[in-house]
Parts: sequence; C-alpha cells; structure tokens
Amino acid sequence: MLAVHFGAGNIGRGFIGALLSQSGYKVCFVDVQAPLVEALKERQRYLVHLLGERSQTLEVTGVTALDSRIESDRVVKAIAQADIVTTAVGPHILPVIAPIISEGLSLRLQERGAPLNIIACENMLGGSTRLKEEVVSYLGKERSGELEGNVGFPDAAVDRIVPLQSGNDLLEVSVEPFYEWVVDQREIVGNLPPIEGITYVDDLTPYVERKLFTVNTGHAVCAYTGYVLGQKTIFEAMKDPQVRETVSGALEETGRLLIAKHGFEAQKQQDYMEKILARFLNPSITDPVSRVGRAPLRKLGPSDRLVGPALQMVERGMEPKCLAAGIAAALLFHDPEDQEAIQLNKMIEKEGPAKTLQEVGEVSSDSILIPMVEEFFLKWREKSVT
Ligand SMILES: NC(=O)C1=CN([C@@H]2O[C@H](COP(=O)(O)OP(=O)(O)OC[C@H]3O[C@@H](n4cnc5c(N)ncnc54)[C@H](O)[C@@H]3O)[C@@H](O)[C@H]2O)C=CC1
Ligand SMILES: O=P(O)(O)OC[C@H]1O[C@](O)(CO)[C@@H](O)[C@@H]1O
Repeated sequence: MLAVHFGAGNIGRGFIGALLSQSGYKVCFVDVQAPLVEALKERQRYLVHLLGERSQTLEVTGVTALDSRIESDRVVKAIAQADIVTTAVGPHILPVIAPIISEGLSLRLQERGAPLNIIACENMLGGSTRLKEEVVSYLGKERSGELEGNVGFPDAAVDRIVPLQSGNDLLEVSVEPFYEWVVDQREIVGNLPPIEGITYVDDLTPYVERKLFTVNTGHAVCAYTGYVLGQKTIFEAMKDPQVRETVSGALEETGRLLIAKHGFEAQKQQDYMEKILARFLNPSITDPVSRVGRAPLRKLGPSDRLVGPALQMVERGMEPKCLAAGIAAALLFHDPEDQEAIQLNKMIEKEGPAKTLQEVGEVSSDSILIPMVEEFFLKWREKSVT
C-alpha cells in the first residue's frame, strides 16, 4: 500500500506519516526541502519521541521522499499509483500543490486507476474541500466530472502538538503523546485500506469546530497574551496568572458557543477543555509563542480560531470578553521573521486596531466586538513588555 504525503514537516513526520507507516503503508513524502528529502531517501526510517510523563520512542520505517521541484514526473506517477494522498503543508500551500496533484489525477484517470482519497490535514475548516476546488480549477470542466466516485476529498480535523524541533537530527521529531484524527466518512470513495488512529464521523463540523475553537483558540490566546507579557514559551505563558485567566475565560466562552450550537454535553466540554489546558502545561514540551502565534493575519481571519467564535457569539447575544482580549493581544503580536506579523504591524501603525480588525477579520464597523477589542488593545499596550 502506498501513501503519498505532501509536507515532511513536523505534522507530516510526527503524526500523519507515522500513523500511515504504522498502518502498513509505504509512505512517500513530497517536500521542497532538499536536505530533508535526501535524508528520508537515504535512511528510509526516522525516530518519533513521545514527550509525556513516561517518554517513549517509536521508529517509523518504510518511508522515502521526492522533491516536487526537481522530481515532478515521479510525484505525478506516485499519485497515479497511490492508495491514499494526504497533506500537512499549511493552508496557504494548498493552492501551490494543487497543479501537481491535478496532473497525478489526470494520469490516474487516464489509466483507470482505483478510487483514491485525498485528505488535507491542515488547521482549517474544510481543508480537503478547499484543495478540491483548486484541483478542479486546474483539471478543467471535462476532466473534473470524472472525479465523481473516483476521487474523494474528505475533510478532516487533526490534533497533535508538534513544536519546533531543537534536536540535531534532521528527521527525528518530538511530539506530544495525544493525537486525534477525525475524518468525514461521507466523502470517502472506494475501499480505503484501514489507517490506525482515524475516527470516521458522518458530520465533521462539530468535531472540527470543537477542535479549532478549543485547542487552537486556547493556544492562540495563550501565545498572543503571553507574547505581550514577555513570555517566550506556551508553558511559561500558562504559568502567568493573567494569561491563564484569559485562556480559561476564552475557552469557557467558546465552550458556551459550542454547547449552544452543537449540543455538546456541558460536562464533556468541560473535561475536553481541562484536558487541553493540561496539554498546554506539558513540561516536556518547549513550544515558542512565536510558533503558535505564527501567521497572525490567517489566525485573525473571519472564520478562524479568534474572530470566528467571537462573531458567532455576538450573533447569539453572548459576550466574547476574553476572546476580545485575545484578539487585541494578537493585534500587538510581532515577530521580525514572520511576514504576516510584519504586515499586521504596518496596518496597525497606519490604520489603528479598529480598522485593521474590520479589514483582516471582516468585522463590520458597527459590531460590538470592535470597541471591546479596542479597549483591551489599549490595556495590553500599556502592559506590554515588548
Ligand atoms: N505543528 C502542529 O502541532 C500542528 C500543525 N497542524 C497543521 O499542519 C500543517 C503543517 O504544519 P507543521 O507540520 O507544523 O509545519 P512545518 O513547517 O513543520 O511543515 C510543513 C512542510 O511543508 C513543506 N512544504 C512547503 N511547501 C511545499 C510544497 N510546495 N510541496 C510540498 N511540501 C511543501 C515544508 O517544506 C515543510 O516541510 C499546518 O496546516 C498546520 O496548521 C495541525 C495540527 C498540529
Ligand atoms: O498550525 P497553525 O494553524 O499555525 O497554528 C498553530 C496551532 O496548531 C497546532 O500546531 C496544533 O493544533 C497548535 O499547536 C497550535 O494551536
């Protein structure tokens, strides 16, 4: 069984690739970083360290890699022959890999290959659907019709904290022991050979929103408020009472929203939230606030982890106070290495927080969220140690 996985980064090697390999697939990573590709080709194995109370190391075997910039023909052939295609490249890279995926699918359709499922494992709502839209735009109308029943793009929610890697080995990856991979089974085509660790559901929306608006919301609020208060890592930030209070408050708010919207049981949501707070406090993980806060324009987007739940709460007459505090802190985030942070800083300087939020988060000028965020923006700016 062959799995083609785009993105041999942290989630690629430390989560999706590892589970595919453990399920008996030969995993062919596709990446654009030559040293990574070379090392995977040469060694065909790597180690995954599970950082928990009792640390454990797994060996992932049967892997190889292709560089899509110089081996595109081989990538196309691999897609034509694969039993599954997955991605973990980042939402902004999905349009970049769509052309080569569409070439692979063209060849597969021409050769009358078996049905294939393509699963985008990215932190976003509807990642596979988004990838499908891009692929369709390259395939053209005629060929796109042939996807029906032959190629599925099931959406998915993926959850595992994989911080930046600080070890000397290019391939070794340290991850938290917890993981969750939930896939929309209604979109699966053909017989997908079993994959260890996937939970199939009929309606993904509640799962993906619960994950994005709890794990990612809490993480983002922690990263941005921690940044403003001078904390370097998520663990350090969670030890700061102001951060901890804002994070817990934001998760109580999104919890109320999720319960009202999807009918989750209050106690179960409470347990889920507490488990997540404990994951942020894993002392074995050193996760810089700059990684978790990366790409703030994306994270401040209208349906993403901060503005998304805040606007939905406002619509339902609920007050997103701690979310507003998190959004305000995000507007103050800076990282000279992060292009989106640089752009955000320029917008704040030129237009101020209210206009920036209207533009980036598509928040209407008369939304009560605007004055709430403005108030916190001033408070955080006064406290800011950066
Ligand atoms: N790190 C984490 O804890 C989690 C990350 N995610 C999501 O997984 C995705 C990947 O995140 P990470 O693994 O952390 O990032 P990463 O930066 O470690 O990995 C991304 C990989 O994609 C590769 N890439 C970039 N352009 C490419 C292209 N055109 N073709 C093929 N490969 C390309 C990069 O070279 C890199 O190896 C993101 O959408 C992220 O939101 C989801 C859950 C957890
Ligand atoms: O990967 P993104 O969307 O940039 O955001 C980082 C977030 O994703 C994760 O990497 C995994 O869910 C979290 O650590 C963090 O909340």
